[in-house]
Amino acid sequence: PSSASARIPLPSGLQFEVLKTEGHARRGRLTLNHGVVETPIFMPVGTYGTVKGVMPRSLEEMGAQIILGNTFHLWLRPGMDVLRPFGGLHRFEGWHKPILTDSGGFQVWSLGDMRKISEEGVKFASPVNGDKLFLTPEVSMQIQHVLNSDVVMQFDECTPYIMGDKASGRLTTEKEARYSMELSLRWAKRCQLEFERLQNPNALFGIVQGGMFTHLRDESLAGLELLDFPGLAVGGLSVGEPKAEMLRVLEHIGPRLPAHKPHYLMGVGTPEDLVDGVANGIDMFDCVMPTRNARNGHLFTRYGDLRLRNTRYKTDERPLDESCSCYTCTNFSRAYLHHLDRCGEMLGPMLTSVHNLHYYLDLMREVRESLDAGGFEAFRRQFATDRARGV
Ligand SMILES: O=c1[nH]cnc2cc3nc(NCc4cccs4)[nH]c3cc12
Ligand SMILES: [Zn+2]
Repeated sequence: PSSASARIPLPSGLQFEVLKTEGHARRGRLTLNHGVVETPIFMPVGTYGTVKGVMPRSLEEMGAQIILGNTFHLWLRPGMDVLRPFGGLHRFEGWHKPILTDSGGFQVWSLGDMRKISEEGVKFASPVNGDKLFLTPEVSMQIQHVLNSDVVMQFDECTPYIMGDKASGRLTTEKEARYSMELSLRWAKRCQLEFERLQNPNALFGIVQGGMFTHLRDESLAGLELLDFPGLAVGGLSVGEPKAEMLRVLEHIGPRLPAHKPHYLMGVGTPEDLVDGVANGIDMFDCVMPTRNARNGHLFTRYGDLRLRNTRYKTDERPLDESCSCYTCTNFSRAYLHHLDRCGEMLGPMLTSVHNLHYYLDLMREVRESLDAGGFEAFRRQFATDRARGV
């Protein structure tokens, strides 16, 4: 019999219900071990057990429902011996709602030539202290078990868009993309066996690979469906490919994902990408953009982006975004934030991160409300018009 029929699935720590649909867009509710998440949702990235410069109380105040942690970084620092006594990441970082952890595969892949990939896993030297480390599907599951994350991501290989370095690089071939996709499928099976051996009570998500080749994406999805994960992610995007390529792959695979399971698009994206993702059946997003751009003075608003460092804001008494109800927009002016940025004051990135995260979370709240009212398409048009207006 196929391996799938021999398995007795454990009750996973996940329930998902689709409340409404409009085209491929879905309004859903995701119940995890640490709480309920209304979808579509944006997940703030908290790589080292902190969303940089933002207190958990502020995350709650702005409506964050689930945040990300990174297995690779937390394995290196502070390490499992520190996290284990806390029962995992929640109590350690003071966030008691759901947490999703990436598996570490992408982060190790980003190390470039410092890593050696084999069938078994990835060997690399710790960028922290030079230790020789070996990350495998089984070790990734063991780490995420200690972290006790509500959503565990399979250990995969993120198929690159460009092979070799950016400058002289060339496009990944179909053969290379196929090998990488099939390796991730073999690793998916190994993750599932280890996840079940550990009797992890949370939910394990598979990750669809296949590069820019839609037939490989279909084969990846078919292979993952045999393993019957409670949720699926789309990987291998937002890795330097042109926007049109990301959309082409997303428009192909998004609507083909199993309707009754949650769909997570990894590492995406701009506000426009999120709205396009929802229109193609995506329920969950994560991206470092709102927090990383905030620290660089690149702010998102309803009417377009704003670069705080520009001298035009030196005496501008208006808030970042007239229509924003966040702590930063309620209490401070563009002139004050420009001043903090110019002085390199630490309150600067703290306040701009609050605004950018609030903007992303509020955008997804408006998306949910438009889906509840059956007006997502109208919302999508108004959103595009507003964003083109200019601040
Ligand atoms: O296939 C993937 N597998 C597991 N994690 C990922 C994370 C990802 N994050 C991005 N893009 C966002 C970026 C963040 C920093 C550089 S690119 N793309 C991603 C793809 C994957
Ligand atoms: Zn604001």
